[in-house]
Amino acid sequence: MQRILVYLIGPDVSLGDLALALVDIGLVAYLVYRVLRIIRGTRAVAVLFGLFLLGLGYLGAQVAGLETLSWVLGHFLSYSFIFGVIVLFQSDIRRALAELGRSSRLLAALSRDDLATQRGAVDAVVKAAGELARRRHGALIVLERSADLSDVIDSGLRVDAAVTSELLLSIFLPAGPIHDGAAVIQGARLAAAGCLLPLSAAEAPQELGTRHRAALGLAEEVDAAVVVVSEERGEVSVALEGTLHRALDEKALRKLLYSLFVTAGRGSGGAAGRPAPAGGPHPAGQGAPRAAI
Ligand SMILES: Nc1ncnc2c1ncn2[C@@H]1O[C@H](COP(=O)(O)OP(=O)(O)OP(=O)(O)O)[C@@H](O)[C@H]1O
Repeated sequence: MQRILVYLIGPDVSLGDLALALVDIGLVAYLVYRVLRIIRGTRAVAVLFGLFLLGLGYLGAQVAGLETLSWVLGHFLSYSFIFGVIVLFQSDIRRALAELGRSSRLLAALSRDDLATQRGAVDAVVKAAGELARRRHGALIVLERSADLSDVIDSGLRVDAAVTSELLLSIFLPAGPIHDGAAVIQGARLAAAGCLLPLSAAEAPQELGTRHRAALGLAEEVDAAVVVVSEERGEVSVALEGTLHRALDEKALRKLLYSLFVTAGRGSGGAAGRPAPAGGPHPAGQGAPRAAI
């Protein structure tokens, strides 16, 4: 056996070196296997394959002594690696940047100038919710707060238009192609419609179906306000911080949404749209909701 090994690896290499080399190769193979398993079926495979081809081209150019081509490919390879990482982690990067933007005082100050537009968006939501309730057209309208809703937006159809009550009414026309699912508002823009929300697993009154469970589900998971219009009862509710505030009239809805999105942006800043603490006056004030679950 030893003779065969000596024949294969030469007389200068000891068995210890061979064992070390085998462990080394085994570890690298295991690492590659784990990485391939993690990225299997994702966009990363295509990105890695592209990088692999570039690497092959670079090696080929080096071996053939094509200096200019290998210089170009070498530089291209290092930049492609950076762009590859950006493509792979784009949603995480987007989330991190959004978080940074929100926490920046300068941006917060600038965004205060947008209060008038924000108030216009809230007024449009209130008007549309009242009209939808009168018509008994079911609706789900998500208003983004501190949590980034990119994932929810990605599940629907991008709209990116100014929020108007007319636009909301047409989205939730029962015969319309995107009346199912939720419309998502970011600032004063309607970002998307027909979006999927996570369903709440919490116990809820029997008369509440999946529309209300979806509103609660999102409000349980992230910081967002979800306006729900019931098709069956013509009732308007708001899901916020895991609680469903039911049967809001137009005045109560406006007061609640203003406390979250309009007055919260003025001066104090720190309020950041926090609703009144439990036990204190409800943000909906005297027109307070009849029930909350
Ligand atoms: N996960 C979800 N994400 C977004 N929208 C959803 C989701 N699940 C259901 N919906 C919406 O809710 C509608 C079904 O509402 P359903 O009648 O079951 O609920 P409900 O709470 O009883 O509401 P309503 O009082 O309006 O009848 C669907 O057609 C769809 O538009």
